[in-house]
Amino acid sequence: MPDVILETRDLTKEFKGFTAVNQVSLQVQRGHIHALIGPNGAGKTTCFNLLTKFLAPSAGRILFNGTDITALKPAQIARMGIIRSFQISAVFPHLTVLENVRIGLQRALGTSFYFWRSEKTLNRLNDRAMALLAEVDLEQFADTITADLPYGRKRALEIATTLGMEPELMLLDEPTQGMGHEDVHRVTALIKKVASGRTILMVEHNMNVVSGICDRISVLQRGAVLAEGSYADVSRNPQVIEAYMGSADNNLAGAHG
Ligand SMILES: Nc1ncnc2c1ncn2[C@@H]1O[C@H](COP(=O)(O)OP(=O)(O)OP(=O)(O)O)[C@@H](O)[C@H]1O
Repeated sequence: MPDVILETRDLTKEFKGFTAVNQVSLQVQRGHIHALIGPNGAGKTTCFNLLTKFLAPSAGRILFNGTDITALKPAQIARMGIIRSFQISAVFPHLTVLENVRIGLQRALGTSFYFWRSEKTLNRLNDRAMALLAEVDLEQFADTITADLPYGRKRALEIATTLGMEPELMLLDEPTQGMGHEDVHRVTALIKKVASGRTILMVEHNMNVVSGICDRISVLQRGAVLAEGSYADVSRNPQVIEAYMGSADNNLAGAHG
């Protein structure tokens, strides 16, 4: 197995003449938690959407374990083990937490309705779903209606559903967005835990999260990679500091406190 699990070569996305992602070449190491950061409008979301195949690149290539996946569709890369964390809108709010994880598993297995309705299959799926809930510390919420879950716990459910698809590479889009301090702490610890034996690439604004758990960080600015390295390295880089100072999103400094 190569050490680099995901690589982009000169990845570029233009929107009607505007270059949102400009010749980005990334290398994500196997086993790492890798963050994509940058001030507002830097191109993080666009880059993420290219990697998850929600957008087609204007130029450049994407390789997963050395295989060119540039032309593949989201479902095809999911089968290869690249799983994007599902937004919570993808779950059924009126079903229980356990039922949602079970449905996620059933989808991943691709089993037919009649097959998974059999009691034996259902019990097996229930056992696996409970194990996944235990992994994200949601066991005590198994019978809770999903709509009633506290916000931070919904992200944990999202991660459990993602784990059910047995990701080799997990892609997380701002996993702590909109959370209070306590939830940020819990979800950060959870990401660290589930990263064991996997690789995680995430877009994240919260520098406390990035500095706490990420092995490597790529900083984007105006669509291009400005700097790359450990948090200690990039947070000291004068160009990175300047990029954040010149932006309304100057929370890079906040992480030092
Ligand atoms: N569909 C689109 N059509 C035209 N321009 C777009 C489109 N999507 C993004 N852009 C532009 O590309 C640039 C990068 O946007 P993107 O959302 O990728 O940045 P970001 O780093 O994720 O920002 P934020 O931190 O604010 O979410 C922005 O100037 C944005 O206006």
